[in-house]
Amino acid sequence: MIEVSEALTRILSTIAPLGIETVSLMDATGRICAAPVLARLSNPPAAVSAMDGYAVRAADATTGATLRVIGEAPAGHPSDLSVTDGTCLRIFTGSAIPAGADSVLIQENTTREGERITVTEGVTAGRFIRPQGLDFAKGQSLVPAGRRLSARDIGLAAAGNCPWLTVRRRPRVAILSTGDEIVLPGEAPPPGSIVGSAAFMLAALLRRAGAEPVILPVARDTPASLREAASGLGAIDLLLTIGGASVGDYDLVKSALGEEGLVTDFWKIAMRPGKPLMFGHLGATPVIGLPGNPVAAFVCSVVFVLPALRAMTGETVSDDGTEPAVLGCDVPANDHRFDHLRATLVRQPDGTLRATPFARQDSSMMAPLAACDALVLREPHAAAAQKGEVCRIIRFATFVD
Ligand SMILES: Nc1nc2c(c(=O)[nH]1)N[C@H]1C(S)=C(S)[C@@H](COP(=O)(O)OP(=O)(O)OC[C@H]3O[C@@H](n4cnc5c(N)ncnc54)[C@H](O)[C@@H]3O)O[C@H]1N2
Ligand code: MOO
Repeated sequence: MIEVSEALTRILSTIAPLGIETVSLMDATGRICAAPVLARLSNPPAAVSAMDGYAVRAADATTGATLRVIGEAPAGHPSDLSVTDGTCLRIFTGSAIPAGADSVLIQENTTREGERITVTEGVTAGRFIRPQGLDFAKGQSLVPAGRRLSARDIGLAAAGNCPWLTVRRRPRVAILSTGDEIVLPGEAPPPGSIVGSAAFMLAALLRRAGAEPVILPVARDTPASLREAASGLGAIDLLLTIGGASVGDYDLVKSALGEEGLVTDFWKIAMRPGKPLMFGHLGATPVIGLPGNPVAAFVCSVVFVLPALRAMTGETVSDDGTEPAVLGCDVPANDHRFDHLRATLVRQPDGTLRATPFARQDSSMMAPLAACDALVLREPHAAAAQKGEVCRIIRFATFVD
């Protein structure tokens, strides 16, 4: 049995980045940027007004002064006229600043009679002008390679006049549920059967992570059925199997796939849930054999599959995805398996998060998995910890990007 950290290192050490492709801005959300997005123009391309009012020379536009309006320049219609002593040009938010002007006098600080305005409150030089390149300069790197493209990144690329973005190909992940007892959601379950929930949960998780999941037909607990599933895989980047990973007489995934050429790198890790995790290769394709208990399959996917996808897409992340919290109840000493306790989170008045693990942590239980907000991480051989002590968590969050 190997440690979780070693298992992750061994998985990641075998994974190479996928190829690149070009997508339009409309298709870029959530994709991983594969080359820096370089601004094709400066923003703003030329100096513009930040307000509705008059383009003036600050030295002229003192309180009580009167200026002649020589014309107007709505946004999108720059004027050829120059502002000279004693004159001004009517402009609007987004209008190009005309030659000669050095500031914008907002219309609220004027009174107007015909083609003349009187300044009711003077202006300082540069006021309300957005200089050329205020936001970014032509050629500047707007989005670095490795970044998951957020709505804001896509807006920035659009502002930089970049309609096409170079991104990493989406990882294609085949998901193979195994087991004679498995039926599909919606089927009439015969006696002894169980609904195969894990594949749908993992497909959703993977899709959110930017992969292209493919749910394969369920394989039966026979070598022939498992071998048939493994032999017709097509072009995929990762195979996930669910179930049949443990030591029972019908846990045949490793041996049956072995007949198809699976080379096992490791089997069994010091982790709860997730002990029977298996990793190997079928030809060049990495295979992660997930335990059948659906909570174990999910937790192993968070801990191993998501990092593997990041290695394929080159996605960079700023930290390890864990954060501190305080325990909402006592927890007992841990054994040799790295534990991942499903827990609810409450924000306390002092700003810290209080994580309270569910009393029952059975890895078959989908309801607490869906209800939990975080996994409380318990290192192998961690001592008993009391309510109020600091712990580390992986938080399941809804992000706004
Ligand atoms: N003697 C031992 N027995 C078990 C051990 C052990 O070390 N010694 N390990 C236990 C642990 S830990 C786990 S986890 C399970 C995992 O076993 P398998 O990977 O072989 O999984 P199965 O036996 O096929 O299924 C386990 C459980 O999960 C249900 N299942 C299977 N597939 C799905 C699915 N797609 N969706 C929802 N539920 C699924 C299946 O019906 C079983 O109830 O082994 C322990 N046993
Ligand atoms: O992975 Mo098993 O669920 O550790 O119980």
